[in-house]
Amino acid sequence: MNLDEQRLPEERGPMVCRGARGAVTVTENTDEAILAAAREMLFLIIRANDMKPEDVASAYFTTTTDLNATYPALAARQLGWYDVALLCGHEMTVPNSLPRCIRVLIHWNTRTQAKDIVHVYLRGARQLRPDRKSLPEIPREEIEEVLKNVDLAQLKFDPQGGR
Ligand SMILES: C=C(O[C@@H]1C=C(C(=O)O)C=C[C@H]1O)C(=O)O
Repeated sequence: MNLDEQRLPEERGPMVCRGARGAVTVTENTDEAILAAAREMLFLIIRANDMKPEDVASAYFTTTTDLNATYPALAARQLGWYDVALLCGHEMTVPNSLPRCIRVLIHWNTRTQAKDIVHVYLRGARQLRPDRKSLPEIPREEIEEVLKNVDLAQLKFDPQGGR
């Protein structure tokens, strides 16, 4: 139950579309590294905000231009977002900006107020938004339990098609 669900129905705000952000860094440009980091970032956003897939309208991922081994959007499908509109692109190349960074902007239909949305900045990306680096405690085992059920067959981008 998230913060909003603890409120009485009459105290809850209207359902509107809001943005939830995430960012994470990786140490190497490989599909395994990109997908593992993107899954962890998405899982924490989902868990911290109690986000249901049916309430997610779309998600836009960027990577810095030094990451191109695979599409981070694959990680969202690995977590079950089959019907969510997804898109990937490269982040703008600001001189001296943080390298090897994956970002996401999720468009989420919610009654949660903007100030209560948990944005997730992990690893090296914590330095991007020092004001947002505190996360609710999520047991490591819980993350591992979910990620262990991820279908590894979907780990690779298949240029011939498929999911
Ligand atoms: C600071 C970040 O990096 C960049 C700057 C942003 C900003 O100033 O709000 C947002 C996204 C990125 O283009 C971030 O990802 O939050």
